[in-house]
Parts: sequence; structure tokens; C-alpha cells
Amino acid sequence: MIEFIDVEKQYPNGLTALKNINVKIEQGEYVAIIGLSGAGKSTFIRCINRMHGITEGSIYINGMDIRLLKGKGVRKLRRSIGMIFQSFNLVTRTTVLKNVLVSYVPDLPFWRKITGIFTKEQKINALTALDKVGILDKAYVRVDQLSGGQQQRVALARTLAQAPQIILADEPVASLDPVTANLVMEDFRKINKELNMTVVMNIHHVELALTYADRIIGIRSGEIVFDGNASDVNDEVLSLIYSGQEVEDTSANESTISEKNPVA
Ligand SMILES: Nc1ncnc2c1ncn2[C@@H]1O[C@H](COP(=O)(O)OP(=O)(O)OP(=O)(O)O)[C@@H](O)[C@H]1O
Repeated sequence: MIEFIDVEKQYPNGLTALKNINVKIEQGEYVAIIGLSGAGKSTFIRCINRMHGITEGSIYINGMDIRLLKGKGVRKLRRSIGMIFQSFNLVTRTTVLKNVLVSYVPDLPFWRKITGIFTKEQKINALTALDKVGILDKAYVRVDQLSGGQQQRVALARTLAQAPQIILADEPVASLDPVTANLVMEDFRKINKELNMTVVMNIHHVELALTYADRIIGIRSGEIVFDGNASDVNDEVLSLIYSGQEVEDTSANESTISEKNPVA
């Protein structure tokens, strides 16, 4: 379980990116974080794996106060949490399989790191991860010969090979065409349901969020203004998240939603 208690995050320049954050995410949930650009979505996600430190409050992961972790503890935490980025973060001049095997590098003894020798079990796990995201046939293909969607699947397989309990995804489909974006979102859902991995994803595309995630957290100006089932998100909720208007103000909601078109 991920638990935020009275969390505040202030950047060194004085900007408060998160405030009064109290939220619990159970193991196996699929949560989409939505909100305007600059609302604090990336900051929220990056606090979970200590890419960003918080300034007030606590974050517990499976009962462990991650604020108390030091060097080795932080590295261990990050290995137990997969992270997927919009830009895939792959080594494009080498094969798909090698990119997935990279997830084992921190666990290798020094002599293996420099020789690049992986165990049979690691190779099987890497191939199994590629199979899970449907690109086993691409294992020996160079990454730069793959489409964007296939590359994001390699990134997902690399994360899976790490066997994390939690996957954080920062705009994972933002650079993909609509059809491929749906396929990748489908992969996330499959992994979430079949392997009971928690998925916490930032996403600008509201329609995709509502289609694939079970729970939506709406952040506005660093605060959670909506937290509920995807099926409970309606135009009024979207207006609250995206325009800051109160739910009662229905007359203005319609025009604001169509103007900003957050559901497109
Ligand atoms: N390293 C930083 N130093 C100072 N301010 C930052 C830093 N990173 C982010 N911010 C600010 O914190 C606020 C929240 O940023 P964040 O990236 O979390 O928003 P976001 O909702 O993910 O936005 P986007 O959808 O555009 O990625 C913004 O005002 C941003 O300018």
C-alpha cells in the first residue's frame, strides 16, 4: 500500500507543488492522476520513489516510512518500484533483449556487470516479460528498428523483469498515436490485473484514463480535488479539476469543458 499523510512538497525555489495530500492506494489498484499542466502530477508520482523528497508529512510504502530511507535503502526502494517515462529511456542501438536485461544490472556482481553475462534464469525472465507485452518475436531486433508503441512495450517489459510491486508511469502514451496509445494502455491494464501490480499513471488524455484506470485522482494547484471511481467522473468533476469551478456552477461548466476540451 502507498499512503500519503499530510504531504507537502516545496521546491527549493519556494514553489509549493503539493499540499495537504492525504491518500491511500491499495496493492493492485490502477490509478490515473489527471489535472492541468503544472498541477503537480509528476511531482506526486516522483515522491513515491523518492526521485523527489517531500518537505512535510510522510509517505509510507507497505508500512515503511520512505522519508527515513538513506542511500542503500533508497536504491532498494527504487528497484521495487518500476518507472515508465514518456520518452521510453531505452538504449536504441542495441537489442530489445539487452534493454530488458539491463533491469538486472544493479543486482549483478561487478565481474558480471563488466562482462555483461546474465544467468539463464535472467534471460528466461526477460523473454517472459517480452512475451507478456506481446513482442517476444522482437527480442533480437535493435530498438531503433521498432515503432514508438513497440519501444514503450520494451520499456514496460524491462520494468516487468524487475518484478516490481508498483509501476509508476509518467505520461507513458503521450507520444503515441491514438491506436497505439490504446494498445499500450491495454498492456498496463493486463499487467495490473494479471500480476496484481499497482499502477499509478499521470495522463493528460482523460478519455484513456477513464477507459482503462479504475480510480481517478484529480489534482489542481497541488491539491487533490477529486478522488473516486473512474465511473463517477462526469463533466462537473472534470470542470472542478480542469477549471477550478465549483460543482454547483453547472451553467459555466459546459462552456468551459468544451472550450478546454479535456475529454478530447
Ligand atoms: N525542479 C523544480 N523546481 C521548481 N519548480 C518545479 C520543479 N519541478 C516542477 N516544478 C513546478 O512544480 C509545479 C508542478 O509541476 P509538475 O511537473 O509536478 O506538474 P504536472 O502536473 O506534472 O505538469 P505537466 O502535466 O505539464 O507535466 C509546476 O508549477 C512546476 O513548474
